[in-house]
Amino acid sequence: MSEKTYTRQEVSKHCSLDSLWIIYNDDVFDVTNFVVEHPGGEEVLKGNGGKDATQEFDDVGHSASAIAKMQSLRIGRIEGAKPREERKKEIKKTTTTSAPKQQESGGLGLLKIPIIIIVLAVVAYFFMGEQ
Ligand code: HEM
Repeated sequence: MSEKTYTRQEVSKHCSLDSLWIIYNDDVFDVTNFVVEHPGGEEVLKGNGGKDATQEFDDVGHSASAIAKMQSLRIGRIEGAKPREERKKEIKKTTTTSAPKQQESGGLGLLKIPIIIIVLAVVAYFFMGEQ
């Protein structure tokens, strides 16, 4: 299903209480009717009206229910941005590839520790036997 797209310039016109839009991660949200309900107050939404508020929204550390509420206010996305499904996949890809790869550090991982202890014990046994 194709969704509505907007340019950033178009969104920037919706910066008043009559029509207030914000951009978050290339998605466009109409927060006009939400302004009065916003637990964080009107001012912060007005201050970000017509703008990309991705950083500001994340900085607050909004709850999962805030993010869910946000989805109900979504009206489309920024022109040229990849469709949501593709972006989600990319986020997943980058998070998995940036995860620490423990197995690459020699291949033995945590097995190294008991092996070292056994080797040391055998060496100590022979060393003490010679005395
Ligand atoms: C559609 C967009 C937004 C929605 C649905 C939304 C929703 C909410 C909700 C539900 C809360 C209550 C606390 C929580 O559940 O996290 C909250 C708090 C807050 N929001 Fe938003 N918000 C939006 C955009 C923004 C933006 C753009 C800012 C800009 C800075 C902002 C700033 C704040 C602040 C400062 C609080 C108060 C945090 C606190 O008292 O600890 N919000 N928002």
